[in-house]
Amino acid sequence: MYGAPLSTRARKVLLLGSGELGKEVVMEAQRLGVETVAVDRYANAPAMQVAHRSYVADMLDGDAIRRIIEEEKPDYIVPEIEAIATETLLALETEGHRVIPTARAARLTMDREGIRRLAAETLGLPTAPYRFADTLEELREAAQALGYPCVIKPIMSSSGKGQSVCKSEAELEECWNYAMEGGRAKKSRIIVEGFITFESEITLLTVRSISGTSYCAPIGHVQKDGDYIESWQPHAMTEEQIREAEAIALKITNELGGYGIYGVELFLTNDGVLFSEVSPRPHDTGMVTMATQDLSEFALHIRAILGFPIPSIRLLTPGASHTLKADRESKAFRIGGMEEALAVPNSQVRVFGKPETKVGRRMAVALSTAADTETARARARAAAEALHIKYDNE
Ligand SMILES: Nc1ncnc2c1ncn2[C@@H]1O[C@H](COP(=O)(O)OP(=O)(O)OP(=O)(O)O)[C@@H](O)[C@H]1O
Ligand SMILES: NCC(=O)N[C@@H]1O[C@H](COP(=O)([O-])[O-])[C@@H](O)[C@H]1O
Ligand SMILES: [Mg+2]
Repeated sequence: MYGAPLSTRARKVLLLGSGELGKEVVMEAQRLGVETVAVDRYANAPAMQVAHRSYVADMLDGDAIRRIIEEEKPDYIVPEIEAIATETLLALETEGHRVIPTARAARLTMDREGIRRLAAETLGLPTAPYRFADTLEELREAAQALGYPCVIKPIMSSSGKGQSVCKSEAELEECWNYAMEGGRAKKSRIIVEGFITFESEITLLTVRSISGTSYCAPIGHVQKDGDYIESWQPHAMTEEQIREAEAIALKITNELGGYGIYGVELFLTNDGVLFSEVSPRPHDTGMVTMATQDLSEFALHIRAILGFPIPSIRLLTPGASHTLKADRESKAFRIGGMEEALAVPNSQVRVFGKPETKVGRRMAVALSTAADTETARARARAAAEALHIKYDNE
């Protein structure tokens, strides 16, 4: 039971991170009459444009985050990005605040080392072979041990930032420098992983709610430079693969606990299913569920957070998503081609409303449905390719 938003009886959700995923979470909360507050590092972030109120703060500044939370006193603190002052979240949780799904889940998934060691070393889940390194010299040793090619990632980064595939010793220094520039926090540690030749990779959206654990149909995706380009649902898998995937997802999400949606990233290989990483929040590749499911990953997240039941999740149709990315930095741009994109059958577009472009920044996504995923993928690609970014002075 709760009152109207903006009243003393309101139920209030505060998002830490306000990108395209948070924007949809806010809109789903609004649909249930919940008050929303959006926080991020810059003004006019996508979720801020639809929330009741917003704050701009350095997300790694624990004091700044604490000040906002103490002022707002939200019922739920909902991390939307990885790089947050998670020590502060742990402290706030101890003081009685609710962090979604849990402060520990946010803490462990904030850096690749925490979650990888938990998954591989504590839970014994199969993963790519890996090492950690703090210096170029340690990277050299790690690469030697793992062999080439290997994948190098800052321990704190997402959407492929600072990530590269190193093919030989000659490229090591360049990869190291790239990782140093791409990491979100002032930490130089990196993870080096053996390169996995997978048949395909999937996200298994797994929701923990008062109704128990439920899974969405698997989402297949293609990534370029560590960032997602397209996704589709359902991804064809054998029963054995589904069993393995769900078993991994259950193990890791049971360990992390709480209520909310998780995006469990898995590689499907000839030698079975490997765990890659997990987001304790909606997943970018899961945007496809806005077109395919009765309850999108964002609606599921909000339902779970509020403690409401999720008796079933229905896949209504096969579908696909395809991203539109910027190729330069600009504050003066327009997005065109909507007429052509929306002329593609069974297609929709979400424009995130980010105020600035950057090289590789995701600005919009096309969503399409069809009787089969191949047709849906072709439609989503056609719709996304019809979109274009026009920069001033071009
Ligand atoms: N060891 C590996 N072998 C082969 N490919 C890999 C490996 N690790 C990562 N990749 C590829 O790079 C992609 C991004 O990697 P990862 O998910 O670890 O980075 P990320 O920055 O956290 O991305 P996101 O935030 O979008 O989930 C993977 O989805 C996969 O396509
Ligand atoms: N893979 C994680 C992911 O997709 N996260 C989404 O991207 C936003 C940051 O975008 P930006 O870097 O363009 O500001 C985040 O706020 C979240 O919505
Ligand atoms: Mg990933």
